[in-house]
Amino acid sequence: MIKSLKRFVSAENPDKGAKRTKEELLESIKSAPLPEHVAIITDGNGRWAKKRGLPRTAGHAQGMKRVRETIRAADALGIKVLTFYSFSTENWKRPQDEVEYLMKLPIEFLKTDLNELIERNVKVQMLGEKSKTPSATQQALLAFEEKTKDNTGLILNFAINYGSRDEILQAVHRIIDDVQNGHIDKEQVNEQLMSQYLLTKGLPDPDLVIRTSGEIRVSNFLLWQLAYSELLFTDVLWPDFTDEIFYEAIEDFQRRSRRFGAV
Ligand SMILES: CCc1cc(N2CCCCCC2)n2ncc(-c3ccc(F)cc3)c2n1
Repeated sequence: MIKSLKRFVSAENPDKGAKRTKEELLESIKSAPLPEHVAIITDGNGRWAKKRGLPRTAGHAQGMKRVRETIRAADALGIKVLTFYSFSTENWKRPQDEVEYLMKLPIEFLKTDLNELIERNVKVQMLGEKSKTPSATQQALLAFEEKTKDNTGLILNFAINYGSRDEILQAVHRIIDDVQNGHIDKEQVNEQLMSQYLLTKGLPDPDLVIRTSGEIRVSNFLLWQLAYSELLFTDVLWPDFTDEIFYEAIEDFQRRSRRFGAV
Protein backbone atom coordinates (compact mmCIF):
# COMPACT_ATOMS: atom_id res chain seq x y z
CA MET A 1 0.00 0.00 0.00
CA ILE A 2 1.30 3.43 -0.90
CA LYS A 3 1.24 5.54 2.26
CA SER A 4 0.09 9.03 1.34
CA LEU A 5 2.68 11.58 2.32
CA LYS A 6 1.81 12.80 5.81
CA ARG A 7 0.67 16.38 5.52
CA PHE A 8 1.53 18.83 8.24
CA VAL A 9 -1.66 19.83 10.00
CA SER A 10 -1.66 23.51 10.77
CA ALA A 11 -2.93 25.35 13.79
CA GLU A 12 -6.07 26.05 11.78
CA ASN A 13 -7.20 22.47 11.97
CA PRO A 14 -9.50 21.83 14.96
CA ASP A 15 -8.71 18.09 14.81
CA LYS A 16 -5.33 18.97 16.25
CA GLY A 17 -6.87 19.95 19.60
CA ALA A 18 -6.93 23.31 21.35
CA LYS A 19 -5.10 26.08 19.47
CA ARG A 20 -2.05 27.19 21.43
CA THR A 21 -1.12 30.83 21.75
CA LYS A 22 1.87 32.33 19.97
CA GLU A 23 3.65 32.57 23.33
CA GLU A 24 3.03 28.90 24.12
CA LEU A 25 4.34 27.87 20.73
CA LEU A 26 7.40 30.11 21.09
CA GLU A 27 8.17 28.60 24.49
CA SER A 28 7.88 25.12 22.99
CA ILE A 29 10.23 25.67 20.03
CA LYS A 30 12.82 27.57 22.07
CA SER A 31 13.35 24.46 24.18
CA ALA A 32 14.92 22.49 21.29
CA PRO A 33 17.49 23.13 18.51
CA LEU A 34 16.12 25.32 15.73
CA PRO A 35 16.58 24.58 12.04
CA GLU A 36 19.65 26.52 10.82
CA HIS A 37 18.22 27.05 7.33
CA VAL A 38 14.50 27.23 6.48
CA ALA A 39 13.41 27.37 2.82
CA ILE A 40 9.83 28.24 1.85
CA ILE A 41 7.92 27.66 -1.39
CA THR A 42 5.36 30.43 -1.02
CA ASP A 43 2.50 28.90 -3.00
CA GLY A 44 -1.23 29.65 -3.11
CA ASN A 45 -1.33 33.41 -3.71
CA GLY A 46 -3.51 33.21 -6.84
CA ARG A 47 -5.93 30.77 -5.20
CA TRP A 48 -6.16 33.00 -2.12
CA ALA A 49 -7.21 35.92 -4.32
CA LYS A 50 -9.62 33.83 -6.42
CA LYS A 51 -11.42 32.61 -3.26
CA ARG A 52 -12.08 36.28 -2.48
CA GLY A 53 -13.04 37.36 -5.98
CA LEU A 54 -9.87 39.46 -6.14
CA PRO A 55 -7.26 39.72 -8.92
CA ARG A 56 -4.26 37.36 -8.56
CA THR A 57 -2.05 40.37 -7.89
CA ALA A 58 -3.95 40.94 -4.62
CA GLY A 59 -2.74 37.50 -3.53
CA HIS A 60 0.86 38.44 -4.29
CA ALA A 61 0.48 41.69 -2.38
CA GLN A 62 -0.83 39.83 0.68
CA GLY A 63 1.89 37.24 0.17
CA MET A 64 4.49 39.97 0.32
CA LYS A 65 3.15 40.98 3.74
CA ARG A 66 3.60 37.40 4.90
CA VAL A 67 7.18 37.42 3.59
CA ARG A 68 7.84 40.52 5.69
CA GLU A 69 6.31 39.00 8.83
CA THR A 70 8.08 35.66 8.38
CA ILE A 71 11.44 37.45 8.00
CA ARG A 72 10.77 39.22 11.31
CA ALA A 73 9.76 35.99 13.03
CA ALA A 74 12.80 34.08 11.72
CA ASP A 75 15.16 36.91 12.70
CA ALA A 76 13.67 37.10 16.20
CA LEU A 77 14.12 33.34 16.63
CA GLY A 78 17.76 33.50 15.55
CA ILE A 79 17.34 31.32 12.47
CA LYS A 80 20.53 31.73 10.43
CA VAL A 81 19.31 31.34 6.84
CA LEU A 82 15.85 31.92 5.33
CA THR A 83 15.21 31.28 1.64
CA PHE A 84 12.06 32.19 -0.33
CA TYR A 85 11.23 30.68 -3.72
CA SER A 86 9.88 33.94 -5.13
CA PHE A 87 9.94 33.43 -8.91
CA SER A 88 10.80 30.25 -10.80
CA THR A 89 12.03 29.97 -14.37
CA GLU A 90 8.57 28.52 -15.11
CA ASN A 91 6.82 31.66 -13.84
CA TRP A 92 7.72 33.56 -17.06
CA LYS A 93 4.86 31.62 -18.67
CA ARG A 94 2.29 33.41 -16.53
CA PRO A 95 0.12 36.22 -18.05
CA GLN A 96 2.26 39.26 -18.93
CA ASP A 97 0.41 41.61 -16.58
CA GLU A 98 1.01 39.26 -13.65
CA VAL A 99 4.73 38.89 -14.48
CA GLU A 100 5.05 42.68 -14.74
CA TYR A 101 3.38 43.05 -11.34
CA LEU A 102 5.64 40.41 -9.75
CA MET A 103 8.75 42.04 -11.18
CA LYS A 104 7.82 45.28 -9.44
CA LEU A 105 7.61 43.65 -6.00
CA PRO A 106 11.36 43.78 -5.23
CA ILE A 107 11.32 47.46 -6.18
CA GLU A 108 8.44 48.03 -3.77
CA PHE A 109 10.13 45.93 -1.08
CA LEU A 110 13.31 47.99 -1.45
CA LYS A 111 11.36 51.19 -0.71
CA THR A 112 9.43 49.76 2.23
CA ASP A 113 11.80 47.28 3.87
CA LEU A 114 15.47 47.97 3.11
CA ASN A 115 15.99 50.23 6.13
CA GLU A 116 14.46 47.71 8.52
CA LEU A 117 16.54 44.89 7.03
CA ILE A 118 19.69 46.98 7.51
CA GLU A 119 18.68 47.75 11.10
CA ARG A 120 18.16 44.03 11.64
CA ASN A 121 21.67 43.32 10.24
CA VAL A 122 20.10 41.08 7.57
CA LYS A 123 22.20 40.08 4.55
CA VAL A 124 20.05 39.85 1.41
CA GLN A 125 21.21 37.58 -1.44
CA MET A 126 19.63 36.47 -4.71
CA LEU A 127 19.62 32.93 -6.08
CA GLY A 128 19.03 32.80 -9.82
CA GLU A 129 19.72 34.64 -13.06
CA LYS A 130 18.99 38.31 -12.39
CA SER A 131 19.89 39.34 -15.95
CA LYS A 132 16.54 38.19 -17.39
CA THR A 133 14.56 40.44 -15.04
CA PRO A 134 13.65 44.00 -16.12
CA SER A 135 16.36 46.62 -15.58
CA ALA A 136 14.52 48.36 -12.74
CA THR A 137 14.06 45.02 -10.95
CA GLN A 138 17.74 44.17 -11.43
CA GLN A 139 18.72 47.51 -9.93
CA ALA A 140 16.56 46.84 -6.89
CA LEU A 141 18.01 43.33 -6.46
CA LEU A 142 21.56 44.65 -6.79
CA ALA A 143 20.79 47.45 -4.33
CA PHE A 144 19.57 44.93 -1.75
CA GLU A 145 22.78 42.93 -2.17
CA GLU A 146 25.11 45.91 -2.18
CA LYS A 147 23.56 47.71 0.80
CA THR A 148 23.44 44.60 2.99
CA LYS A 149 26.59 42.76 1.84
CA ASP A 150 28.53 43.46 5.05
CA ASN A 151 25.73 42.50 7.40
CA THR A 152 26.35 39.49 9.62
CA GLY A 153 22.88 38.55 10.82
CA LEU A 154 20.13 36.50 9.16
CA ILE A 155 21.03 35.51 5.60
CA LEU A 156 17.89 36.17 3.51
CA ASN A 157 17.84 34.54 0.08
CA PHE A 158 15.30 35.28 -2.64
CA ALA A 159 15.28 32.68 -5.42
CA ILE A 160 14.33 34.66 -8.51
CA ASN A 161 14.34 33.32 -12.05
CA TYR A 162 15.72 30.24 -10.34
CA GLY A 163 15.57 26.63 -11.52
CA SER A 164 17.50 23.89 -9.76
CA ARG A 165 18.18 21.70 -12.80
CA ASP A 166 19.64 24.73 -14.60
CA GLU A 167 21.72 25.54 -11.51
CA ILE A 168 23.08 21.96 -11.44
CA LEU A 169 23.79 21.92 -15.19
CA GLN A 170 25.68 25.22 -15.00
CA ALA A 171 27.73 23.82 -12.10
CA VAL A 172 28.55 20.66 -14.07
CA HIS A 173 29.63 22.71 -17.10
CA ARG A 174 31.91 24.87 -14.91
CA ILE A 175 33.40 21.77 -13.27
CA ILE A 176 34.08 20.23 -16.70
CA ASP A 177 35.78 23.48 -17.80
CA ASP A 178 37.90 23.54 -14.64
CA VAL A 179 38.95 19.90 -15.07
CA GLN A 180 39.79 20.53 -18.75
CA ASN A 181 41.82 23.69 -17.98
CA GLY A 182 43.67 21.87 -15.18
CA HIS A 183 42.23 24.08 -12.42
CA ILE A 184 40.98 20.93 -10.65
CA ASP A 185 41.68 17.21 -11.00
CA LYS A 186 38.84 14.83 -11.90
CA GLU A 187 39.48 12.97 -8.62
CA GLN A 188 38.61 16.12 -6.65
CA VAL A 189 35.07 16.14 -8.02
CA ASN A 190 32.91 15.06 -5.09
CA GLU A 191 29.75 16.22 -3.24
CA GLN A 192 31.65 18.87 -1.28
CA LEU A 193 33.17 20.36 -4.43
CA MET A 194 29.81 20.25 -6.24
CA SER A 195 28.24 22.32 -3.44
CA GLN A 196 30.89 24.99 -4.00
CA TYR A 197 29.79 25.39 -7.64
CA LEU A 198 26.11 25.90 -6.81
CA LEU A 199 24.39 29.26 -6.27
CA THR A 200 24.02 28.33 -2.59
CA LYS A 201 27.83 28.19 -2.19
CA GLY A 202 28.82 28.62 1.44
CA LEU A 203 25.27 28.17 2.76
CA PRO A 204 24.17 25.20 4.87
CA ASP A 205 21.65 22.95 3.14
CA PRO A 206 18.05 23.65 4.22
CA ASP A 207 17.11 21.67 7.32
CA LEU A 208 13.42 22.38 6.76
CA VAL A 209 11.59 23.04 3.47
CA ILE A 210 8.01 24.28 3.79
CA ARG A 211 5.56 24.35 0.89
CA THR A 212 2.16 25.97 1.28
CA SER A 213 -1.13 25.49 -0.61
CA GLY A 214 -1.33 21.71 -0.46
CA GLU A 215 0.82 20.95 -3.50
CA ILE A 216 3.11 18.03 -2.65
CA ARG A 217 5.96 18.77 -5.07
CA VAL A 218 9.34 20.50 -4.81
CA SER A 219 9.00 22.10 -8.29
CA ASN A 220 12.65 22.28 -9.33
CA PHE A 221 13.68 24.01 -6.09
CA LEU A 222 17.05 23.28 -4.40
CA LEU A 223 17.05 19.70 -5.71
CA TRP A 224 20.70 19.03 -4.74
CA GLN A 225 20.52 20.93 -1.48
CA LEU A 226 17.35 19.35 -0.05
CA ALA A 227 18.71 15.76 -0.20
CA TYR A 228 18.43 15.40 3.60
CA SER A 229 15.92 18.15 4.35
CA GLU A 230 12.69 17.65 6.28
CA LEU A 231 9.91 18.42 3.79
CA LEU A 232 6.76 19.89 5.27
CA PHE A 233 3.60 20.45 3.24
CA THR A 234 0.65 22.44 4.54
CA ASP A 235 -2.73 23.13 2.93
CA VAL A 236 -2.57 26.72 4.18
CA LEU A 237 -2.32 29.22 1.31
CA TRP A 238 0.76 31.42 1.62
CA PRO A 239 -1.17 34.67 2.22
CA ASP A 240 -2.84 32.92 5.19
CA PHE A 241 0.49 31.67 6.63
CA THR A 242 0.87 33.03 10.16
CA ASP A 243 3.66 33.20 12.74
CA GLU A 244 1.80 30.49 14.66
CA ILE A 245 1.88 28.16 11.67
CA PHE A 246 5.57 28.97 11.16
CA TYR A 247 6.28 28.05 14.79
CA GLU A 248 4.22 24.86 14.50
CA ALA A 249 6.20 23.89 11.38
CA ILE A 250 9.43 24.37 13.36
CA GLU A 251 7.97 22.35 16.22
CA ASP A 252 7.08 19.57 13.76
CA PHE A 253 10.68 19.70 12.47
CA GLN A 254 11.98 19.41 16.03
CA ARG A 255 9.74 16.39 16.69
CA ARG A 256 11.05 14.68 13.55
CA SER A 257 14.66 15.52 14.43
CA ARG A 258 14.23 13.91 17.84
CA ARG A 259 13.09 10.70 16.09
CA PHE A 260 15.91 10.85 13.47
CA GLY A 261 18.26 7.95 14.03
CA ALA A 262 15.84 6.27 16.38
CA VAL A 263 15.04 2.77 15.17
C1 LIG B 1 10.46 38.74 -8.20
C2 LIG B 1 9.16 38.21 -7.81
C3 LIG B 1 8.85 38.32 -6.35
C4 LIG B 1 7.63 37.83 -5.92
C5 LIG B 1 7.32 37.92 -4.60
N1 LIG B 1 6.11 37.44 -4.17
C6 LIG B 1 5.31 36.57 -5.00
C7 LIG B 1 5.53 35.21 -4.60
C8 LIG B 1 4.93 34.81 -3.32
C9 LIG B 1 4.45 35.77 -2.36
C10 LIG B 1 5.41 36.82 -1.94
C11 LIG B 1 5.46 37.89 -2.95
N2 LIG B 1 8.22 38.47 -3.75
N3 LIG B 1 8.18 38.63 -2.41
C12 LIG B 1 9.33 39.21 -2.02
C13 LIG B 1 10.12 39.43 -3.13
C14 LIG B 1 11.46 40.01 -3.15
C15 LIG B 1 12.39 39.54 -4.04
C16 LIG B 1 13.66 40.06 -4.02
C17 LIG B 1 13.98 41.04 -3.12
F1 LIG B 1 15.24 41.55 -3.09
C18 LIG B 1 13.05 41.52 -2.23
C19 LIG B 1 11.78 41.01 -2.24
C20 LIG B 1 9.41 38.94 -4.23
N4 LIG B 1 9.75 38.88 -5.52
